Amino acid sequence: MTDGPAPLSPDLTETLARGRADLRMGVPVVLAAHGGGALIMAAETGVAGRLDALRAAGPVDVVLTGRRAATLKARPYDGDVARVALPEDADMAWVQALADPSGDLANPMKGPLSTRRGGDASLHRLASELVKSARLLPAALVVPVEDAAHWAATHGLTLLHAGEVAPYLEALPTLAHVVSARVPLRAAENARLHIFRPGDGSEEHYAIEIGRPDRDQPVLSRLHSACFTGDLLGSLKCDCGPQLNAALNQMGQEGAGVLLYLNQEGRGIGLANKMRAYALQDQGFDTVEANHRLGFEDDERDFRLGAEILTRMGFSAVRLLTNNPAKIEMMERCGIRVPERVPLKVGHTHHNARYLAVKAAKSGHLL
Ligand SMILES: Nc1nc2c(ncn2[C@@H]2O[C@H](COP(=O)(O)OP(=O)(O)OP(=O)(O)O)[C@@H](O)[C@H]2O)c(=O)[nH]1
Ligand SMILES: [Zn+2]
Repeated sequence: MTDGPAPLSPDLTETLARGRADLRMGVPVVLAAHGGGALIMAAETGVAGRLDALRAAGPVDVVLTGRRAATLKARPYDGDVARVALPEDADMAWVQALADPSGDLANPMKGPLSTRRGGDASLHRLASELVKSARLLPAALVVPVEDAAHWAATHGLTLLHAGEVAPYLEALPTLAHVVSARVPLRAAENARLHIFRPGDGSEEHYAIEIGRPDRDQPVLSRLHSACFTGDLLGSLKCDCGPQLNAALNQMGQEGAGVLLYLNQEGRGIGLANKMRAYALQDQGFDTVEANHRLGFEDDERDFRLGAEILTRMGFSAVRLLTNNPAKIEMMERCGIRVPERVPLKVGHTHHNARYLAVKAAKSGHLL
């Protein structure tokens, strides 16, 4: 029996990827919900002309995460998000200043900000999640509309159905194994690189397999999160580069291991936002405070990805190279046993001493 031809039109996964790309380009997206919907536009990338068009459509709110609202002393009546009513005279620069904390100290916001209470904030919450999943600052402009499908059709905008999107954002994307090839490394000549591609259009993740580890034994393993500054540039602000090299060297010496290189730069906020966090750190905030001021949680990574790749490669137990107990907990929760933690203490410099101390104090890392 054949499945018949696939429809030419995009499915939910594909429409969502398109929606994320739209938001990154400053194009609004339409959310449809029972009996209505909303136009949304990312605060970071929105442009003035489109703000005027949104205003013409209805009352505009700026949705912020509870973290960002707390920094701005705006009352988050909706718990994890706050709906700020856009003042009549506010322009896109005002909206961007609400989203981006870089100017908080130099130009304190003229407050008080008026936040909405009562009513349904679920579309606002979804808008915030969507822009975050597009790796933008987690703040969005939201305008309620009555006929979502009509808005999308008339203006050629991407239409997403809120009820379908919300659970989808929570779910782990499918992962396709794309290719594997031999790559002799300085640390280990018998290395192979495996590429995994998420079905949601997000960045690929890599596994570096050293030797031919026995699938029946716990494998020496590291879940390394991408750090462009540390891994490639030799930044002294963190310990990532030396950790990457030390992990590969240890695997080379033991003759077997698997290092996952997960493209979750900046603990999942992306390189641009990590650099925003660094700029805040230069203003005196620590690594956790900087994430919060930007509107993010301390750690936005999804370690289910790592567990999934390990499982796909046939591993069920790891000797995990880490100082982060949360990683061990996540692996165990995702069905990967961690019978042993292997400490990884390298790359400490006077530049990163405070950073490492804050990770120990606030994020539970073991020093
Ligand atoms: N948001 C943010 N991310 C950072 C900062 N410094 C390093 N990172 C990122 O943090 C990730 C590394 O995570 P860490 O918390 O240092 O270490 P870990 O991987 O949780 O734990 P270990 O296994 O012990 O190394 C990489 O993705 C880095 O890009 C920072 O100041 N802010
Ligand atoms: Zn780093």
